[in-house]
Amino acid sequence: MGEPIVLDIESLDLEANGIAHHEGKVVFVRGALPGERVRAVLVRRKPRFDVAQAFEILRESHARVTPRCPHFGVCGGCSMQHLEPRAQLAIKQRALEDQLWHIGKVRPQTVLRAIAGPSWGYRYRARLSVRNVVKKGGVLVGFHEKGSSYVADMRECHVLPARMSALLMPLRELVASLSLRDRLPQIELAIGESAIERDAAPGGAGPADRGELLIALVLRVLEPPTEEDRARLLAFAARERVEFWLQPKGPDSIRLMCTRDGASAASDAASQLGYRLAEFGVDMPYRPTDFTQVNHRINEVLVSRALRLLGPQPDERIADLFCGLGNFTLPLATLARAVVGIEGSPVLTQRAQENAAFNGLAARASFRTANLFELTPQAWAELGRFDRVLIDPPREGALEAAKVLSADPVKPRRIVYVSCNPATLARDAAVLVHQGGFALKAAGAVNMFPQTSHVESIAVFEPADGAGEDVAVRLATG
Ligand SMILES: C[S@@+](CC[C@H](N)C(=O)[O-])C[C@H]1O[C@@H](n2cnc3c(N)ncnc32)[C@H](O)[C@@H]1O
Ligand code: SF4
Repeated sequence: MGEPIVLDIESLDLEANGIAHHEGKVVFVRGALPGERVRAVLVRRKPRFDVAQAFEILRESHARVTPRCPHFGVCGGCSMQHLEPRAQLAIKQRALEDQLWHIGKVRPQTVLRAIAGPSWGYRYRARLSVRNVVKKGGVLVGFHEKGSSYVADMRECHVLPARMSALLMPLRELVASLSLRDRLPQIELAIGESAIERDAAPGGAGPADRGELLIALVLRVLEPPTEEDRARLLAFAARERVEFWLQPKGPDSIRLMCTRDGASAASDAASQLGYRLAEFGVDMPYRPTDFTQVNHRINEVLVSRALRLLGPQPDERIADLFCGLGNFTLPLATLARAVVGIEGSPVLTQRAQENAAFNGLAARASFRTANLFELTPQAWAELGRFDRVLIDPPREGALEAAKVLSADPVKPRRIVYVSCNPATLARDAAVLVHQGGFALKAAGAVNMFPQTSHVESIAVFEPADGAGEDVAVRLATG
């Protein structure tokens, strides 16, 4: 559409589009990075902004790198591979600070050092779509293409662990060989950092084969596999050392079909899927459709950082809101007198309880199932007094919790808020600061999802009139 225009790129949005101005109007420029001068064509005109596609780079950014994945640009899984990882993190950090200011009118007193980890092979959980596309030569297993419902012809994936990436093509062949192939719309991956032996002592030396990644594949099956399908699945499981689970209905209907030795499983307890939080000596068995943080390595750092920022003391009582399967609750229980984890999903509350018992922490960690989007001051008061509160909500944030904490005359000494959406963090921070009398002591980005536009972050609040600001400051500069 239209004549080529030359644009100077000023900044980047979170979808990794360059931002420029042309004839007084904002232009989002696909394929361009800040500091670059590009030749582009306008591809869409809107009243308030235009969208352009860069086709020639006249001056290149020093942060531009060659994308590692051949599917970059087509596959919707990543948007930032052409940008050097440190620059990605800087953009996420700036996005966090911008949102805190523009939405919440708050600024952190200290900006925490960003938490970064491996840029590749980090994604331990993913949902892949399956389509039998005759035109494309058969079965595709992959993420959706960018902005479309088509499945990408994904032959390798560098954000998945290398072993899983190498399994993509064999998996396609396997699915193509099943009579089920047109009634198997999705495969969910859950990859365990270490296999957990349920009889082994938690936090001990661990299973003999610790270190081998355990890949669990959940097949969403619209009808049961035939005997022949089962035989193929078992043979694949034994050869590739993966667990197969079948999911006939919703996520809670999953059942372990076979172990990584290719043996039919009598019960889910035969699964060894789990992850370990070594600093706290905590092992976390889980089922593949349970919520777990996607990036296990960053999760270990995140848990350590969050707990250090929260600073629980041995005589204190702590609340862990949106606790999931106890990812923060159980490490907290190794440090504090009592921890109460609150979570909306009864399946996860039960898992958290089982995991507390498995780790010998049931006396200090208890769990409740509650819808925290409807938290009331009365329900909060009934839980008793908490010295410190950790909050780790889904993308929707924790508005009601922020309101209840703000209205409570007895304030916790510190709140640590882990967020996967800076917009809702900023909204809730505004409540805590402007209504609740808390100060935003510190905030920083966490690169939980390198190469993608997701921003994970962590923020620390304390009563504005309270003492004890040292923890955040020390960590930020340490
Ligand atoms: C970002 S996850 C964090 C889980 C856990 N803290 C962890 O690190 O694994 C958010 C959690 O909030 C739970 N959740 C979602 N909506 C909820 C609600 N309305 N009330 C309570 N919990 C909810 C989800 O089930 C999920 O476990
Ligand atoms: S999600 Fe995987 S396949 Fe898709 S672009 Fe990223 S690395 Fe490539």
